[in-house]
Amino acid sequence: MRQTGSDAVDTDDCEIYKSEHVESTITVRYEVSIPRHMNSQDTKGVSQLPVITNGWEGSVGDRPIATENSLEHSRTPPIPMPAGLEPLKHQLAGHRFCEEGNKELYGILDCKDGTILKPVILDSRKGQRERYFYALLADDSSHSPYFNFDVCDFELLRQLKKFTAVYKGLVSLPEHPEVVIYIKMVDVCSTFTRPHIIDVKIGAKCWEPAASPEKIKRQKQRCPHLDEICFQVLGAKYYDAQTGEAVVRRDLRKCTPHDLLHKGLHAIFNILPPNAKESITQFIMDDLQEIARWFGSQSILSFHGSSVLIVFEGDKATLDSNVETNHNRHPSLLKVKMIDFAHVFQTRASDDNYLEGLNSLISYFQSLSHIFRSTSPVTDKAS
Ligand SMILES: O=P(O)(O)O[C@@H]1[C@@H](OP(=O)(O)O)[C@H](OP(=O)(O)O)[C@H](O)[C@H](OP(=O)(O)O)[C@H]1OP(=O)(O)O
Ligand SMILES: Nc1ncnc2c1ncn2[C@@H]1O[C@H](COP(=O)(O)OP(=O)(O)O)[C@@H](O)[C@H]1O
Repeated sequence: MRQTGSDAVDTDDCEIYKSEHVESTITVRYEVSIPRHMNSQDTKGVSQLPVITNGWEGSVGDRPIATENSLEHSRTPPIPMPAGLEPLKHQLAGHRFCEEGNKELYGILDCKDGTILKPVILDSRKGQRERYFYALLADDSSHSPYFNFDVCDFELLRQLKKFTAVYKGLVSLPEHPEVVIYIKMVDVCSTFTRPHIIDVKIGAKCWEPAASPEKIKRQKQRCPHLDEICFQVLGAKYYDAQTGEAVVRRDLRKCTPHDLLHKGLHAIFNILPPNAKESITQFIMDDLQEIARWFGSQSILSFHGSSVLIVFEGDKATLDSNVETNHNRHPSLLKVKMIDFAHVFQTRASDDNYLEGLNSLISYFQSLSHIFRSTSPVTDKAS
């Protein structure tokens, strides 16, 4: 066991792996840990999908505010896309398919059947934790290079599972190099007619205990008000109320607390019809509070750099028929799911960092709900 600052990092089963990460023109050298027994042959339990090459729709790019159409470009894909699969168009954060220096990076694939594939790179630690985390929740392995739980913790893990996207196993694509396998999971957005999507990374400390000083610096630069806000909106995609065009925003990470609430979140939720605004924000708070209750009850896992994906319906007809005046909740209206478990650690302490971030997010929704209540048409008429 190694101590880094106040956090314990279990490296008993790991060896240090040196890697180079090229970011724009700067090459950053850092060390990462990979399990000693893990190598490119580690494809146990991996199923294969048939593959042929087909067109690539392009990555979503890094422009802060853009419409969906303007984000697509005709860059040649660095690796072929298997038949029927394509890069996930609504991927808001994380790595996309591209080349960085002489390295190929892998993004998330859309299987077009309500499931997606998230890459795991077998000869690095990228994705390994997440792979074993999903296996843990699926009850495939409570003992793995990263997690080792006793039966007394199973109930907490079972409760956690319902907050995450349904895991469908591991998949390899014969057309992609052997070192890449994919975690197959349900696409949280697939059941929506017109999904509005927000990816919120939770916690003021969004890097893992062993993160390099360079990585911590990069993270802090990307979100200058993280210490005050304790969460960051990595991306949002919503449909403009006037034009109907999809808008993708990646500028919200940089906002001050005031602008995040009054310009960022308000702009996103203000596109909803008046009767839906309050209901949807209340339902989101209910779900976040349920997750917070779980965090309040557990001291077995800590989550670094993990997100909640908030997806709510933007289709007017679906909203009209499902938002009832008595504020009953219909399952087709919204989903709040935890995603991105690349840096989840087994621990013996409560995850105060995550809980603080989640509570802060809830308080932003409370403020938003208050704004909507005080500016609702009834109040306007009265004033
Ligand atoms: O911090 P970086 O540059 O190393 O890259 C981040 C990735 O870290 P890693 O490659 O594991 O070291 C990081 O990957 P993990 O979640 O750590 O697997 C994310 O992809 C992150 O994107 P975002 O903050 O979710 O939009 C990535 O940030 P972006 O480069 O996409 O902003
Ligand atoms: N289960 C899911 N359903 C729908 N979209 C998802 C799901 N998981 C991830 N995404 C999309 O992919 C993006 C990146 O996912 P994430 O797991 O955070 O990857 P990374 O580890 O590369 O940051 C999210 O912002 C979201 O848009």
